Amino acid sequence: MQLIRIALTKGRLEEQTARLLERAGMDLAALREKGRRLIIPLPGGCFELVLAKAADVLTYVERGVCDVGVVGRDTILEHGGSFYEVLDLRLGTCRFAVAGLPGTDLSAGHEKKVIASKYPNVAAAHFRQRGIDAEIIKIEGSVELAPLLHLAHAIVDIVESGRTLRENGLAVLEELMPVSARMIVNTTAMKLKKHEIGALIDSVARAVEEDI
Ligand SMILES: Nc1ncnc2c1ncn2[C@@H]1O[C@H](COP(=O)(O)OP(=O)(O)OP(=O)(O)O)[C@@H](O)[C@H]1O
Ligand SMILES: O=P(O)(O)OC[C@H]1O[C@H](OP(=O)(O)OP(=O)(O)O)[C@H](O)[C@@H]1O
Repeated sequence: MQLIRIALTKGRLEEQTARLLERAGMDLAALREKGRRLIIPLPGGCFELVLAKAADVLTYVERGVCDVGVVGRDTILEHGGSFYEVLDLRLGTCRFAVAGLPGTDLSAGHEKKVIASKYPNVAAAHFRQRGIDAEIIKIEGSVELAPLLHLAHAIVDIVESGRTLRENGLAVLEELMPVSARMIVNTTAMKLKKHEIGALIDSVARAVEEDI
């Protein structure tokens, strides 16, 4: 058996991913007792978990230092990269939307529209496709502040319950696309560790299906 190193996105996706991997048959007691450790070998010597920030999961998998990764489709769309996207894990589900003050019409008027987003590439691609001239401002978080402080006409962000928008007096202006966590695989590892990675994909796919 060859070791499979799996990069998990820390934070919001971590617990849901852990529960899915447990249903797929992994013993994750070591993850639950990790403290501040970032590399967690699992018993049996088949798997090692690596805890990373979302965009870094893409980097580690693309470069082959991790074989497999779990990351949101939002991060994949924003950063791109060369790897196989093999499974929709159907967790961390939310959607990309354009949001702003209710009634904002981004196609009205001739002035350049200012759009704030944690996802500047996704935002730029959307407005380019809509034929709307937009200046994109990269914001690191709490992007809902941008229209409230009149920095931007609107934002592009992920919306789950809609609570953050609602409680800040904002509304969805346009729905873009659904987002959920994906399993990604390094292209070389997919060949060199075909048997082990194939078995992992099958067991996780079954756990996803059983949960529906
Ligand atoms: N409100 C949400 N509902 C569902 N999934 C979400 C939500 N916010 C984020 N996600 C998913 O979880 C992933 C990780 O989000 P998380 O907030 O933990 O990290 P982040 O966006 O990098 O922020 P931070 O800088 O605080 O770590 C996102 O890339 C997305 O796929
Ligand atoms: O529709 P809701 O259920 O309210 O969720 C959406 C919010 O969650 C995310 O923010 P996050 O909590 O990750 O904080 P951040 O803005 O600092 O990234 C996202 O950027 C929205 O602000």
